[in-house]
Amino acid sequence: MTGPHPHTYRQVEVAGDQPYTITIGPGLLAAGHADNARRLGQVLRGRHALVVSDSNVAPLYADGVEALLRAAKPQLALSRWVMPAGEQEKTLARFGECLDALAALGATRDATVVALGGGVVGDLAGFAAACWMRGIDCVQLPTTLLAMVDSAVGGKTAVDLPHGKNLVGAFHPPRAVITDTTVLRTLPDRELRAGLAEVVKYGAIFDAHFLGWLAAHAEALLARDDTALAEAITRCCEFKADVATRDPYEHGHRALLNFGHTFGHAIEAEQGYGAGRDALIHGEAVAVGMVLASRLSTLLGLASASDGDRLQALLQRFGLPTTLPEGLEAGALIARMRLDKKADAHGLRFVLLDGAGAARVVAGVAESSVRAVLEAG
Ligand SMILES: NC(=O)c1ccc[n+]([C@@H]2O[C@H](COP(=O)([O-])OP(=O)(O)OC[C@H]3O[C@@H](n4cnc5c(N)ncnc54)[C@H](O)[C@@H]3O)[C@@H](O)[C@H]2O)c1
Ligand SMILES: O=C(O)C(=O)C[C@@H](O)[C@H](O)[C@H](O)COP(=O)(O)O
Ligand SMILES: [Zn+2]
Repeated sequence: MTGPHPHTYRQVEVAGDQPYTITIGPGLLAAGHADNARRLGQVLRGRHALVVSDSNVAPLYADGVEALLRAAKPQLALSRWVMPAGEQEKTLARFGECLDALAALGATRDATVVALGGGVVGDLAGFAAACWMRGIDCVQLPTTLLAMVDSAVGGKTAVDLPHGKNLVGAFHPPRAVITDTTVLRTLPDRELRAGLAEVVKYGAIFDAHFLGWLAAHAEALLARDDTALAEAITRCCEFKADVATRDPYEHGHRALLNFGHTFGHAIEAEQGYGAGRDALIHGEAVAVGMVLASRLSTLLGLASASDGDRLQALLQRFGLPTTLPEGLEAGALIARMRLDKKADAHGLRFVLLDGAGAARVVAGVAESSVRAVLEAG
């Protein structure tokens, strides 16, 4: 019973009031490994744990995770709550069911929610942990690339409303993030590409050099080369850890992580969160949103059109959509944007590009400019 070799995993620290560690490597959730059980056991405080997962992930990985939890703490009262997979399920109703599962378990204030899944599971389970008895621990075990590079880190938790994305939520940092890169082998291709959109986002807003690295490693990433994926995940966690440490509650700098999301969230809500056959998933909507935001940047005299062209080309190389889907109306999207969490009394605020690797928040953007960009495509 040995764990992965110590040099095969990496760690990223998130500092601040509630510090935690992100551990990244192959095989970290493999059952029967004493080190894996010990690592999980170290972050469980109480006697109760609820594993929250979805209908695709639970059959693949929940037994293994529960075996590790039992090995770590034989007396643990453990139960599992499995939600149907998909963005359409990130609702207040499912959130209520998750709280019912905590009640049925008899979870006390030192209990732990173990979120095993993608961003939908992580956001909903994290929000349940934030609210149960006003806050219990949540350990994030991300299983999509998107969750590994973004949603499992930083403590934003939420559910959607029909009115808009993530409108009900809380900031609640995880107690730990354990990222087993081996689970990416079962991730559908479309989901891998969606995760790459958020990876590109970090380069677009923070680091032109990283954009170059992504272009150079595009084939390797799409082929799921372990080394390239581990490098990309670690780099993205470093970017996010830095921002979340400095601005955990999004009073300023953290808003840059919302690049592409004002457009993207409006698209997702308008399409009913995946209800339609051609609906975009989150990473895809963000890819389209980033291109539209780069066009808006150019219209407002910031980044050059060629910066936007290069960003679009990189996203296309990753097989991502970069133009507005058919059938969406500019006025309806703009109405959605008025409920964006960055909007304020002065109107819409957008994350815009100054150029490759440099972004800023721009307040009071005229709706006529947004309309012009939407109508151009
Ligand atoms: N909290 C944050 O900071 C943050 C950041 C980015 C995105 N998000 C949120 O994350 C959500 C999107 O997350 P996502 O892209 O992970 O989607 P998701 O959670 O819906 O997962 C995508 C699909 O892949 C399946 N799946 C997950 N892991 C798998 C695996 N290893 N093998 C096989 N199938 C697997 C899931 O069952 C699902 O069908 C959105 O709701 C978005 O708003 C939150
Ligand atoms: O962590 C953040 O901050 C982000 O904005 C990351 C985004 O990728 C993520 O989709 C987030 O959930 C969006 O936040 P919201 O505040 O616009 O709901
Ligand atoms: Zn996102």
